[in-house]
Amino acid sequence: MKENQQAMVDQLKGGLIVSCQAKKEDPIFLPGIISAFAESAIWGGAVGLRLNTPESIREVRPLTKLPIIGLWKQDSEGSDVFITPTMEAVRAVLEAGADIIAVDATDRYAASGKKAFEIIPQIKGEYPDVLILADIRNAEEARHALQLGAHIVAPTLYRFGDNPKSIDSPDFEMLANIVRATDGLGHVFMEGKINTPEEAIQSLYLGAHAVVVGSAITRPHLTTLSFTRKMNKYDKKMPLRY
Ligand SMILES: CC(=O)N[C@H](C=O)[C@@H](O)[C@H](O)[C@H](O)COP(=O)(O)O
Repeated sequence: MKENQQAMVDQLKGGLIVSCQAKKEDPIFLPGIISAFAESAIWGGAVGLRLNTPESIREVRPLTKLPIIGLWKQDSEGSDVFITPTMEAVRAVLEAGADIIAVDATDRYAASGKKAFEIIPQIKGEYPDVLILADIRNAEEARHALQLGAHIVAPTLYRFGDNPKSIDSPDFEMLANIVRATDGLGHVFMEGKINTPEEAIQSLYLGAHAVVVGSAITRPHLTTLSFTRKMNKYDKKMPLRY
């Protein structure tokens, strides 16, 4: 890893990265909401931010020098790959001011007909100085992504694997397996359904370099649901993708 890349990764060590995203259908999808989330995260001591869409990145970039992990979710016909699935999306995210590019690096087909992980060497060819965060589903994909040249992996997509243990709580055994399988190859961030500070600490204990939290902080309807679901004796089922 280059010196400036290492410095940025070091800056994130042991810290909380807040994913500030809102879906169009969310009640809180209002003008300025992403900046408000970002400012709140900064006030609260986050070491970095994870932002979806070039628009959100452009909005938040002037507010902070903290590392921004950028992505662009795009649904495409005939493919389940949706996190920054094309080089056009990568370019737009980086031009908007992201420091780290997050991409789907799973062993699944993108709409282009190529495997999702094939985007890693393409990014390295065009942006040799940019840090690449590979969003993957399991230890095998994590190892492969780092071997291809990604710098960081996160099990962001663990819920989209075969028979996920849970779709609304983190898979710590998977995290431990990823840490073991990638020893010496790169860094592991924990991401996906971290709902409490204790779970964040547990992730660090298991070897995560940093922890990304989204829904528990920035999607109040889901935070509400986490209370009501338990208070209603788990009567409500949570949908897979939200
Ligand atoms: C799977 C997917 O689309 N993940 C997205 C990736 O950017 C976001 O919707 C999540 O909020 C983020 O990964 C943080 O995870 P959680 O919200 O579980 O703390």
